[in-house]
Amino acid sequence: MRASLLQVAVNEDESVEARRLRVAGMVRDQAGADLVVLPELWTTGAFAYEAFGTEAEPLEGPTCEAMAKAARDAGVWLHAGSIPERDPDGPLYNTSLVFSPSGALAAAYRKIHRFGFDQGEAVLMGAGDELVTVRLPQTTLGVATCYDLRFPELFRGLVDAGAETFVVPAGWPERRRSHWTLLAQARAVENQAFVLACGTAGTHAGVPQAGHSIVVDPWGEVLAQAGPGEEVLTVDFDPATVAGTRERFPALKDRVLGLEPPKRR
Ligand SMILES: NC(=O)CCC(=O)C(=O)O
Repeated sequence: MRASLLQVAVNEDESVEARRLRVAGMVRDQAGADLVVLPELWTTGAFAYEAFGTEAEPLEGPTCEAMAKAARDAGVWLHAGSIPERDPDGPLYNTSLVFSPSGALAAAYRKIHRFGFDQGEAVLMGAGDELVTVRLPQTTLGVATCYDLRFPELFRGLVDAGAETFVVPAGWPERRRSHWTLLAQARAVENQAFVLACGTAGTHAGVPQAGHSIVVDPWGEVLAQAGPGEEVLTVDFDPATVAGTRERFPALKDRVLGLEPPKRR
């Protein structure tokens, strides 16, 4: 299976419209890949809080339309990263979109863990409450977004739902780059799954982005990692490795669920 992670540069000197057009072209250039992955909130930038409201769009909006067409033109599965979604009956959401090679919207995932503590995304957007998996011919994807990477229980939930390959679009800052690599490897090892984590490059809202998108195998080995700038990271991997690893080293079968809290003495 061939995956291409498009580590898009998000800088303020490019308009959202221009970037949308440019990224659609980048997706089209990936014809021949099985899966193409984009980062989190690449239209606005994950830290451009003031743009969330102005650029938010419904699931039938201009980004979805452009990405559906790009997926169809390239004939690829496209995890189109996330957009600020405007729900007509609710708050904004940080919503990831997956398109099939025919351009149909196969899945939408509203980010569950919002970043920012008491500011930014955490106050401007609503929280999703549903895990999402997507069945591809080669593997089952489990989707998560950026800050979700810090919450192992979400990934266990995805494993229980059948996920073998995690796809994690992100807008991860350079300041915490070491956490990014470490967490991607940790989620792969503990769940014996592939991790495809695609971040942004560039600087927006004064926050330099980490880049360094990464693909990790179920043994925790880094199969490929990007540098800091805009880059297409292409990797060939065998999804059957997941079943093989889980069979040969069956740690997931030794899980003990429902542990009691410590008793007070
Ligand atoms: N966009 C995000 O979710 C940023 C997450 C982050 O910076 C971190 O977890 O650290």
